[in-house]
Amino acid sequence: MSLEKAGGRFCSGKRASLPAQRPFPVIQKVVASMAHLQEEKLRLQEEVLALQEKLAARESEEIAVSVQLRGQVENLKVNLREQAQEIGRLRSEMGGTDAEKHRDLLVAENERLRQEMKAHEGELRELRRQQAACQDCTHLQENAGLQERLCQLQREAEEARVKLVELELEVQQKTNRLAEVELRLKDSLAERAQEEERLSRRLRDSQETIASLRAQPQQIKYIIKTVEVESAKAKQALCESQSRNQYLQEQVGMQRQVLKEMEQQLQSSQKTAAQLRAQIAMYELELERAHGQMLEEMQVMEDEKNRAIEEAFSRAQVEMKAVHENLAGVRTNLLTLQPALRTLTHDYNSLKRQVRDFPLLLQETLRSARAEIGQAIEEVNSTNRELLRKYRRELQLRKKCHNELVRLKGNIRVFGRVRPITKEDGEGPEAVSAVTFDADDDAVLHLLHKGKQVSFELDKVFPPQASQEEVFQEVQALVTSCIDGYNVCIFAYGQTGAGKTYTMEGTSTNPGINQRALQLLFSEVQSKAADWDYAISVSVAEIYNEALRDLLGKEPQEKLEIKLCPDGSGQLYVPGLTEFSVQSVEDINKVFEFGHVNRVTECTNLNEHSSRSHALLIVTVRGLDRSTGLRTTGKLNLVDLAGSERVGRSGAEGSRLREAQYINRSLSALGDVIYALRSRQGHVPFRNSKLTYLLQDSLSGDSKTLMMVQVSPAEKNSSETLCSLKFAERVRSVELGPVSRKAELVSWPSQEQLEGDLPGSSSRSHASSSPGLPSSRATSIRRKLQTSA
Ligand SMILES: Nc1ncnc2c1ncn2[C@@H]1O[C@H](COP(=O)(O)OP(=O)(O)OP(=O)(O)O)[C@@H](O)[C@H]1O
Repeated sequence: MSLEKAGGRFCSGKRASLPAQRPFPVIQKVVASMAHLQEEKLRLQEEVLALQEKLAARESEEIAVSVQLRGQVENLKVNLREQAQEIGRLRSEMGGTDAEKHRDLLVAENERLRQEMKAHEGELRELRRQQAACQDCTHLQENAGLQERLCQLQREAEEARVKLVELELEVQQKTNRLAEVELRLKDSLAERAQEEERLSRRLRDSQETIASLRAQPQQIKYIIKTVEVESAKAKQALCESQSRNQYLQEQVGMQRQVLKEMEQQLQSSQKTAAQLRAQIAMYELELERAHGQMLEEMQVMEDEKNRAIEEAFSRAQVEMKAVHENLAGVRTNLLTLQPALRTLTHDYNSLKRQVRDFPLLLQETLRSARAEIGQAIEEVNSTNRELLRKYRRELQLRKKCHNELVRLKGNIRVFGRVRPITKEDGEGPEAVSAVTFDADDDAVLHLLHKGKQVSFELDKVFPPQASQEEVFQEVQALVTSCIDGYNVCIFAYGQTGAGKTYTMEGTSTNPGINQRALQLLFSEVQSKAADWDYAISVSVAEIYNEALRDLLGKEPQEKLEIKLCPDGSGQLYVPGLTEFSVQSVEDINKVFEFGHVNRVTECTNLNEHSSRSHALLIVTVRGLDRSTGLRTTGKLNLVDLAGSERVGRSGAEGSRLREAQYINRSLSALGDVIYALRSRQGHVPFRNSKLTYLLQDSLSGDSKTLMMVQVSPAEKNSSETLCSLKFAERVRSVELGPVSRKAELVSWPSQEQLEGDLPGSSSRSHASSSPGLPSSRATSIRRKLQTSA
């Protein structure tokens, strides 16, 4: 570091004063680093040597020890042999027990020596082991490290040496050039000195000539004076003298000129010489200064070198000391590590054992955790089940309360039924279901209409998978109340093709509410047969194009009128409406078949068998309690309304269009009635249509009424579904007030009276009074019915 600094300083000094000698500081630096590297290398070599020596010394020491030990062993062997000989000798000399004692002693001595020998051999082994162990010791590693470093340093030194040679070559070239320049300078100096010498000589000559010439003119003048007085000869001489004088004067002038020039030359030469002298002096001074500086730097470098050597030496000593200390530390560490190693081994073994046992433990823990989780899940499940049970019970209770409330308020109950997607709905996105249900509440239904979900709450919602049986279970209580003398009305409402006929009539294999209601009534009547006498009669009518027609009558095309009962009860009745008394399921089937033949259905774009009329099945249950004489009359109106349809969509034309218009008009009249009832208006426009007029009893508080709103789930029908559901919600909010039971106590009747009063034989029964049917098939059915009645 200090060397570099010194070099730097030296370099900058040179730059200022001696531009021609610029490479010197670099060389100095390289030389210095080379020297430093050499020193380092030497130091390392010395260290390696010292270590090798140490190792050799140790080896020789060990060899010496082993030799010594071997010598000792040899000595002991010799001793042993001597002892054995001594024993032999003593044996031969003494004999007897003493000899034996001595022999024992010698044997013991022998044994001791043998043990000693063993101990020495053990020591020898230990030393050898240590020696072998030392092969891995830090010294050797250090030695290898140092060797490596030495190689690296040697490589670096080699590179530096090559660089130095190149630099020396360069220096040599530059020195040669300098020497040449100096030589040339010396030559030019010598030339100048000679020139100077020559010029000064000439000057001197010229001065002398001038002096001699100066001395001459007086003599010439004198000669002129003398010639004036002489003759022509003299005159010629004079002329000659004068021309000579002239010549001499010219010569003098020339000489003077030359002299002047020479004086000038001399002056300039003197000046140049002075300059050169000054320059030489300056160069000498510079050289001297550089020499001095060089000497100083050399001195500094010498000092640096010495200091570096000292430092390296002390460092090596310190390092050596540290190495020794490290060695000692390692030894002590080794000693202290042994117990730690033992405990570590112990720990490792125990850990190994634990690891070996871990999978078993884990499996065990997992098993127990799984069992615990299972138990917890079971507990949660049972709690959930319990909660669900409670929730359902609460729901039932709520429903019961609600039903009771509805009953008390006389609300129209509204059930919703969603039919499944059928092939008429088509395929693709249009046939996607737009209706979803609430898993926890069977009274809620969601409709996706134009991307928005609209929710509706009804009294009960049947999903597409609900069977006819399930639907009927929900309405059967209402049906049986008819036996107790209540008027009941169940009507199916909804868009065309939404499943109204399916719900009300069903199919032959899967009958709907109509047939199931009659079956139930029969079984109920039979179960009460011990105390009650019942008579069940049915009428089937339809409202087609605003005309009421008797589907069981002999003239089904005949228009019937709805009239007020002349008894002043305010009840409505249809004069001339055929009423068949039925006593078995077969009778019902016949009645339905007969009614079906006369019903108007058509094929529309929306439904293959669309009902073009509102169909009514009127079941009247008359009962007589034989013990009390209580007479009850219950009427069950089962109405399958014609489907509302958009004329444009159904593709109706001509008579179909007229039908559709009538249907829509009567349905809108139903809407008006519902609106008036809801808003408790004084006047309810029942008479605006045949349908509302016929349903007046059922919609004006004297009946338990249930509306089954039928819903098509197809997305393309969502607008109609929305309208139907909105209408259903409005209907649901209509309160008709509590329903009264149609029961009256009559005087104790005789058996004949009873039989005569029973509906089957009543005069109201039109079956026997209806001769003739429009078609031959109808006639045969009618005949069968009359026979059974
Ligand atoms: N719950 C259901 N399960 C199976 N099929 C059904 C269901 N509801 C309706 N359908 C079927 O849908 C089709 C249309 O039903 P349905 O004739 O009862 O409709 P609608 O409302 O009476 O029509 P319209 O008013 O035009 O008479 C029929 O083929 C019927 O079998």
